[in-house]
Amino acid sequence: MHHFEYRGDVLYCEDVAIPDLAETYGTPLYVYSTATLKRHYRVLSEAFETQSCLIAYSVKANSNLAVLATLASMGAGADVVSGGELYRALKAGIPAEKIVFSGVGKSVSELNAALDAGIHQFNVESIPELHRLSRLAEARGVKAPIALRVNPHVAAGGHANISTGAAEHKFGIAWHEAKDIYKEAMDMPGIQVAGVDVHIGSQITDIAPMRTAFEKVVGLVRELRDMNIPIERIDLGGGLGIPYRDGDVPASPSDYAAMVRDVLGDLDVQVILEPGRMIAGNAGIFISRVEYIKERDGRRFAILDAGMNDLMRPALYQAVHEMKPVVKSASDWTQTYDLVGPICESTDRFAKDYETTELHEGDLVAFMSAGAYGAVMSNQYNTRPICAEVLVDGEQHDLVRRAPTFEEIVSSEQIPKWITS
Ligand SMILES: Cc1ncc(COP(=O)(O)O)c(C=O)c1O
Ligand SMILES: N[C@@H](CCCC[NH3+])C(=O)O
Repeated sequence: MHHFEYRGDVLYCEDVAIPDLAETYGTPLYVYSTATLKRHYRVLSEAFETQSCLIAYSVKANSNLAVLATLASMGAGADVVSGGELYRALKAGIPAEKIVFSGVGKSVSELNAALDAGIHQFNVESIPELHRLSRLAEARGVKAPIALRVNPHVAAGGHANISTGAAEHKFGIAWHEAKDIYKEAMDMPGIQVAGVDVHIGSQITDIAPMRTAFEKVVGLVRELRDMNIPIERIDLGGGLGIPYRDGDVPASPSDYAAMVRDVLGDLDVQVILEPGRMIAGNAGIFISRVEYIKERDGRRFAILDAGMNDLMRPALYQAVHEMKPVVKSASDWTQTYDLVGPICESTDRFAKDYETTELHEGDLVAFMSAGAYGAVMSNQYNTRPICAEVLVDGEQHDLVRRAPTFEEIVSSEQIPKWITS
């Protein structure tokens, strides 16, 4: 459920007409709905309300400060994967006690920053990382609460490139070594063993693989407790899929919560969730304007003012974001278009053979479900400024990230003296 609906022929975000936003802020443009963000957070927290649970929003999905502050106001924690994300989460008002730190490559300075902040949990992904963390925490005279991320040999996800739980993937420690590493961790200075962590992939629409992985983890937790290793938390990662097209029906948060309760049985643990896409995905759309319609060799291209640098998911994962005209056409006459951008790459294409009502130069189009892994993965290829982001709340709207000027883009570059002298 989201708050991007037509009123008459015009697409709105909550109480704001999208053409007004395009007029005010220009295109391409990301537009986020506060009500949708809050709703998604609320649905998930209500589904887990009978359980001791920390919802650590996965900052990587959409890390805009305004999005983080909105979720912070709802009580969300954060799952961060870099020093930069830790900085953002704290800056947006998410308390350190609700922050977990994931990722395979945490640097010394990132670990130190997280130790200094006093975060809730380090999700450790390797033995060398455990040793490094132990050393750094000991030097500070503190104990780092850790969960080991296990690789359960259960992979899932909407595309091979966003699946993480198989042996071939770089994530987590080996399943068969887990108990030994926990034993080792128990004796390490600077380490407080707190939990087990798992994350098998993203855009998972079927609960079955999650259940399989979770059952393995719960089995492991019981064995660890039998070994007097005090596991008090299970971090289930993120991964819940969302509907990208009308008719998609992914597993719901309540199905997911029921599965978790069922698998946990009488096991008393804090559950940590790291939802990203589920919170932000359908809370954002991406607006672009048609620059040209070009017909050539039997194909019809709608050339947009947005490119793969703004929304990379189609080029990276062949993802199709449903496209809606911002103002519905007066006629039902449809045409087939290749929806492409201005970038000099053949992968700069949002959709091929996409059937829609007739498009014309100047028309606005909206790509739906673009709130997660959209703006955060944008880049300035072809020296196209990273585009603006707007947050809507009822009738209010404001710029939450402005596009840089060309001058700002080049301001961190310099020409060495030997070239010009
Ligand atoms: C460790 C970890 N946690 C959480 C997430 C968020 O995943 P999603 O956006 O699918 O909920 C990811 C990304 O897949 C991840 O790698
Ligand atoms: N970037 C991916 C999701 C990756 C999740 C990272 N843990 C996507 O757009 O679908």
